[in-house]
Amino acid sequence: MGSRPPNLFVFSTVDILATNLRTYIVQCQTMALNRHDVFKVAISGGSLPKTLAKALLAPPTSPEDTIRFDKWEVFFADERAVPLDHEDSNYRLLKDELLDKIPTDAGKPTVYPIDVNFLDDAQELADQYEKLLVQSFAARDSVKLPLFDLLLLGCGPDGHTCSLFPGHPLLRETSGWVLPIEDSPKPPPTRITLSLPVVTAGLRIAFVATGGGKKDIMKKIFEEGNGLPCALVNEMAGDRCTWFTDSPAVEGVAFPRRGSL
Ligand SMILES: O=C1O[C@H](COP(=O)(O)O)[C@@H](O)[C@H](O)[C@H]1O
Repeated sequence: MGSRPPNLFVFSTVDILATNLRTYIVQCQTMALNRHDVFKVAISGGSLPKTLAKALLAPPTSPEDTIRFDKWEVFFADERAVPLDHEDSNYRLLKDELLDKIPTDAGKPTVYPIDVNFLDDAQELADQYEKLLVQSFAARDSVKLPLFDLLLLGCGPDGHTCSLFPGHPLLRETSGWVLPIEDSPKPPPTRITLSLPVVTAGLRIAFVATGGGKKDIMKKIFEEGNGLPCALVNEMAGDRCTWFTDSPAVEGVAFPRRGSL
């Protein structure tokens, strides 16, 4: 359990949110580079990559504000079992919104997509992705969980995050790092996802939730919890977890903290 509550920031516009998200990411990047000279990040799909691109593609305001893409290792917090050029692919989304737009002189991140040779077998697709994590985070036997420097997550209008859906048995999974799901309530049905223990072990976890379509679920997450996946992350990660929201997403939610980091 996190000892202190998650941070919840609300900004008046997505542009201001993006500026603050960048500041936060740079802080996480600095901590990671000081620790192990690499920045290991897991990224969700959905509406997040567009806001992330706004944050990361802006020109640096100082040398300290530089995004060291050459030091980034990018993993997918969840992925759909589709080819990498499919319109449902989270890889394709991130590529279109961000990766292809990184200026050449900014350095290229190392990106770890799913192995499309296993699209027909969700368990094997998840196992193969878990193997990638094992290789990247050292042998599985010697580490209990992969510790991402930062997870950048979205929040679905039903309170799901990654491909962890409300009430789904995957939420009770305690041993796997990467899990298959073949009955996702949101299409496409077959996906893989980081497990809740992996998500909540992250050194920093940032949620980005924008727009009025999120306000009902934000109220439920912050005022009721109710075992919603996003609320479970809040409970388990505590103040390692920070929410970046805009005003419409938290209208009517009790006690959002306004301002910058
Ligand atoms: O299906 C998914 O949805 C969530 C939330 O997406 P959003 O568009 O409501 O922000 C996303 O975080 C996840 O990666 C994706 O696979």
